[in-house]
Amino acid sequence: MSNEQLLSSESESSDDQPAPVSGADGLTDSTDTGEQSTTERTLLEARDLSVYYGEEQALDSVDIEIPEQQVTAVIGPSGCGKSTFLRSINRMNDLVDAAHVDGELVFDGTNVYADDVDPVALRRQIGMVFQSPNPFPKSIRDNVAYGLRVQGKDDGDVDEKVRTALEQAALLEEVEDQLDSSGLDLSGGQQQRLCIARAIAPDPDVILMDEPASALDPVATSKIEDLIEELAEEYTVVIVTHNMQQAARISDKTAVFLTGGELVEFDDTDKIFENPEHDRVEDYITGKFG
Ligand SMILES: Nc1ncnc2c1ncn2[C@@H]1O[C@H](COP(=O)(O)OP(=O)(O)OP(=O)(O)O)[C@@H](O)[C@H]1O
Repeated sequence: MSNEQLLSSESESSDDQPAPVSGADGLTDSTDTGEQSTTERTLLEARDLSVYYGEEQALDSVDIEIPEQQVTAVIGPSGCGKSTFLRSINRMNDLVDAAHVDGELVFDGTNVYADDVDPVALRRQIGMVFQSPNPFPKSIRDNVAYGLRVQGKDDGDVDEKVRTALEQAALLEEVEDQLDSSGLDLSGGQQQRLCIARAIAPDPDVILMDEPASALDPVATSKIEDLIEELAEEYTVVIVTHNMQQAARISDKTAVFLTGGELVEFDDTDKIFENPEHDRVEDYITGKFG
């Protein structure tokens, strides 16, 4: 990935370039805090990030450093700003007229809210999977190929890229013989894995997931959870979940938001669930609040 990719949505004549990879060279200058170790590099950083819908403040001066190639869970009671935070990472809030953002969201050295950043290009680097599976009314193959097409990467080996994405999404084995059937004919869990395949086909750096398993049964949920852990070997995953057991099971880091869009605590998941610093977080984790 390069800064230039964020600045232009049209300059995708990148056939001669390797696929975007995390940890891109040349982007570390502005994020070089001197504290990033070789094992844990910050890929996303919110600096004093506030989001408003009209007069209402949904996120309150959030500071957070999200490490690369790990699963970061975002938890907290309903209405505390979890989805708003997630959507602020790839500027999905731009699509809400009343939304207004203060502060910075730095992605690999670039403030995504800088005037010259193209949100469409940004969303190619930071993909998203939503709560309800939302495949297009197209074939399985075309669903996955869609992301490649939009990015101008639908060259000769689309089929191979489609198969690779389906394999990464742990779906290939189940659909190998029906790639031309409608994505809508799959089960809910399969549809969600299809949406994950669609999100990873263009090879983003980050995958944002907004309660990706909340509409699924326990078996399908378990498959998605296994998949998320595997995806973190290659991608940086940020997942909003209402399910604290799920956060505890699959995430490396956990961010706890509480009422008013305040990020109260962010730490290793084990620490958050076993020995949180803040009483309010403990109350929330133990069910006394929220
Ligand atoms: N499009 C919008 N327009 C106006 N207000 C909004 C919009 N989206 C969210 N809000 C408000 O912003 C606050 C935070 O909402 P958000 O959806 O981010 O919370 P959440 O923690 O994800 O909630 P939930 O767990 O219920 O999904 C809430 O008060 C909500 O009503």
